[in-house]
This record gives sequence, C-alpha cells and structure tokens, in this order.
Amino acid sequence: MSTATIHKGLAGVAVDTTTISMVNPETNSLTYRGYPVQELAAHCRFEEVAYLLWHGELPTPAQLSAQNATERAQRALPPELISTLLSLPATAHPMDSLRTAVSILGALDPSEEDNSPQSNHTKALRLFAVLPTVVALTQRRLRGLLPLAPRTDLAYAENFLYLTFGEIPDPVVVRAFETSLILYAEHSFNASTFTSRVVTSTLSDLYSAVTAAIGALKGPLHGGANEAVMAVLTEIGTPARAEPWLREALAAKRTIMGFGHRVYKNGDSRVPTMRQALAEVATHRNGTHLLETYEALAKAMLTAKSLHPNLDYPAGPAYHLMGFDTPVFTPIFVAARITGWTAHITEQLAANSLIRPTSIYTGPPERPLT
Ligand SMILES: CC(=O)SCCNC(=O)CCNC(=O)[C@H](O)C(C)(C)COP(=O)(O)OP(=O)(O)OC[C@H]1O[C@@H](n2cnc3c(N)ncnc32)[C@H](O)[C@@H]1OP(=O)(O)O
Ligand SMILES: O=C([O-])CC(=O)C(=O)O
Repeated sequence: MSTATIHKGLAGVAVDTTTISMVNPETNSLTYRGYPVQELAAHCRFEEVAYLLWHGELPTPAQLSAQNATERAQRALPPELISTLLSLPATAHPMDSLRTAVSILGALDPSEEDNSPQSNHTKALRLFAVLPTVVALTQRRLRGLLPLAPRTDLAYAENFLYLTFGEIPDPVVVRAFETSLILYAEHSFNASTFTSRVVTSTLSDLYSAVTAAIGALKGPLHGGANEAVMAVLTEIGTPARAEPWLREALAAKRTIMGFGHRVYKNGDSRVPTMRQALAEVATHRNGTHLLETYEALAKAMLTAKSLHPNLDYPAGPAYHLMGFDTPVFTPIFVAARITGWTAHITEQLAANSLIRPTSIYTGPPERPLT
C-alpha cells in the first residue's frame, strides 16, 4: 500500500504560481494584478479590466481605444455559427450552445493550432467580442425572438444588454451588470480555470481549453450555482418561508446553492459589492420582495450552518431582476470569465509542465485472465 497522501479535490494544494489574481481568505480580499476588485468594479469599465488581466497593467487611453476598435469590429457571428446555433433544439441549455459555439469557432479558425502569445491574444479578444452575441442569441431564442445585429457604437456592457433586450436599460442596470462582469472575470485556480490549464498543459489549442472550461463551469457546484440560486429563491417564495424552508432542506441533506466556498470560509470578498448592485437593481426594478427573501435565507443559513453566500448568490437574483431568463445566468458568467481563462492559458503556456497527478490504486490485485 502506498504511503502517498491523498488531497481529495486538491483542497489546499498549491499546484503552480500565478501573477493574475490573488484570493486571500484571511483578509477577505481579491486582487487582479494587484488591484482590489472592489476598486476596479467602482472605477473601471469591463473592457479595461479585460485589458488588465491580459496585459498585467491597465490600458492607456490609446491602448484602450485600440482594443475597443478591434473588439467592436469582431462582434458579429459567422453565418455558419448562426445556422448551427439555430439548428440546435430550442430546449438545449444555453451553456451547451455556448460550448458548441466556441468549438465551432475553433474549427473555423485557420490559426487554431498557433499557440504563440500573439495568436492566442487575438483569439481571446475575438471570443471576448463574440460571446455576448452568442449569449444574447440564446436568450432571444428562448423567447422566440430573432437575433439582433451587434452595434459598434456601444461599449461592451451596453451592446450586450442591447443585443439581449433590444434596448439599453437604465444606467443603474447597466452598472450593476458591468459590476457582475468585473467580479466574475477572474478567481485564481477555480475548477474551470484549472480545467483550462490542464487542457493547455497538453499543448492543445485555446478553443479546446475554453470549451472544456465551459463544461466545468456549467456544474452547480461551480458557476451553475447562479441558476440554481434562482430556483431556490423561487421555491421559497416569501421572506417568512426562508427559515422553515431551510430547516426542511437541511434535514433532507440538501446542498443550498449559492452558499459555501472552497477557499473563503468567512465570506466571499465579492459578495458585498454584488449585494449592493443587487439592492440597487431591486429598488429600480420593483424587486424589494426578492431582496427580502434573499436576506432572510442568508440570515437563516448563517445561523443554521455558519455558512456565508458566495458570488453566485447575489448574481442570480440580480440577473433575474435585470430581465434575463435563468438558463442564461451561467452563460453570462462565461462571457465574463473568458478574460480570466485566456489569461491563465497564456500564463500556463509561458512556463508549461504537463498536469498529470498520480492516484493510489485500490482495485483488485493483479490476476490472470485465463
Ligand atoms: C463562483 C463559484 O463557483 S462559487 C461556488 C458555487 N457553488 C455553490 O454555491 C454550491 C454550493 N456549495 C457547495 O456545494 C460547497 O460549499 C462548495 C462545493 C462550493 C465548496 O465545497 P468544499 O470546499 O468541498 O466544502 P465542504 O463540502 O467540505 O463543506 C464543509 C461542510 O459544509 C457543508 N456545506 C458546504 N456548503 C454547503 C451548502 N451550500 N449547503 C449545505 N451544506 C454545505 C458541507 O456539507 C460540509 O459539511 P460536513 O462537514 O458536515 O460534511
Ligand atoms: O474560486 C472558486 O473555487 C470558485 C469561484 O468563486 C469562482 O470561480 O469565481
């Protein structure tokens, strides 16, 4: 029997260094390239944060306008992609559509196999530009609406919302949406980012790494929780039901989506900022009742299990009040996290080592076949 120690779920195991973000559960802080995420959310546009994650520094005005021009010029989807997306069953989960879209974009890209930093940056910016168009197409399809053409005169967040709803909502909603994108952009070696690094470590291509990362993010223990939270809040219905609902759910050994975190044990650094954004949208969009149910469940969960909410908890109801259908919540997370994933893919390639852990065999001992 081996004496090797098993680290189930790789909990607490540091597998590499990174310069992209630092999650510090002791100080309850998160920095991107050294900048506190709350400050970035308060002062930056999402395009600037994307630049920061990719390049390590915030852009100068000239660098930002060059990036914006390239991004805006690439927002439209190739016709082959539109027809494939529209050929998928209308019941397909939007995460499946998104995963398929990235895979098709890889197959259509003649430079797919070029893993140079320049080529991969070009691909990252292209995915950043087109993902809102794909998400909006899937959202409109859920409502039986035709896709809209992207607008090059609008900034990233405004264009995303316009493509989805056919109009640009109030600045309160735009800002809350952009806040969520900035908070979702990057979070060190989470499961989906690690997945992208594992795929990259085999010297596979960026599209394959992102496709795999989308699959990892879809799960309800990771990004899929923002959709599951909305199901829970809908099931609870009223603030007064939160405590008895939780008692029954915990007695039935249910996992309460949107609570707990592998790294933060005393609260997710991003939640206060997103909770504030949720409160602003709730005031603006007649969502006080939902906010009260949100608060009642969070309070009951802290009392019953000493567990704090994670970012998916405020993001889910905020997206609901903004007007998105629940199956589109995790795809929005993808559109934001493409920045972090692609920064990590570049970092992995710059100092690559095949990621291949070991296991301890506990099956039958060797035995003869005949
Ligand atoms: C953006 C993101 O991806 S954030 C994460 C989003 N995911 C969710 O919200 C899903 C719900 N949460 C969970 O399932 C977990 O908290 C995870 C997967 C996020 C983290 O899990 P781990 O780090 O493995 O924590 P672990 O499972 O060891 O939890 C410790 C204890 O708290 C309990 N616990 C943790 N989270 C929850 C929860 N959401 N509901 C009920 N109990 C929970 C566990 O059952 C365990 O109890 P035990 O010691 O009696 O067995
Ligand atoms: O870090 C994690 O394990 C999950 C998470 O919060 C994220 O990816 O944003």
